[in-house]
Amino acid sequence: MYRLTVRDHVMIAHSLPDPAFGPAQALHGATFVVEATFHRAELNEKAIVLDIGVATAALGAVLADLNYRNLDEHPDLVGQLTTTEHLARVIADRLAEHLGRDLPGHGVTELDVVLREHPDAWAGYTRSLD
Ligand SMILES: Nc1nc2c(c(=O)[nH]1)N=C([C@H](O)[C@H](O)COP(=O)(O)OP(=O)(O)OP(=O)(O)O)CN2
Repeated sequence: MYRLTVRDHVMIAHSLPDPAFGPAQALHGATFVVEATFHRAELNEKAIVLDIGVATAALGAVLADLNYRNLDEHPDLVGQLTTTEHLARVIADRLAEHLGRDLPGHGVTELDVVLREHPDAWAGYTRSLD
């Protein structure tokens, strides 16, 4: 399996209103470094998984909707616990939608999204693509 990873970051505010999260129940900010990895079994006719510029633009487009937002008030996320894991899934699903819509025939079969919360902690989500 081949893979290509691109990286960006997103700055958000949110709260995690569950006692399990201690002080993070209060509104606070976070900057997540976001890595998206695209997989395919065979390279395309240009001997790549996906053009790096195209992959970077796709990730940037998905993150733009979250960047500088208070996720507690984001219409798609209201009432959800926007943990690192959950955000990884949200971003992966949106990236999958974006690829399907804007890049038909892209050939990518699997997608990993990793959010690095700080240098020593990260979480992610892996999904297949149609
Ligand atoms: N598995 C996850 N655990 C935690 C998440 C998460 O998204 N996924 N998020 C948080 C908080 O949002 C915040 O990032 C850190 O909270 P904080 O309590 O300050 O830090 P720690 O949990 O690392 O340390 P404690 O000793 O529990 O305070 C927390 N966990």
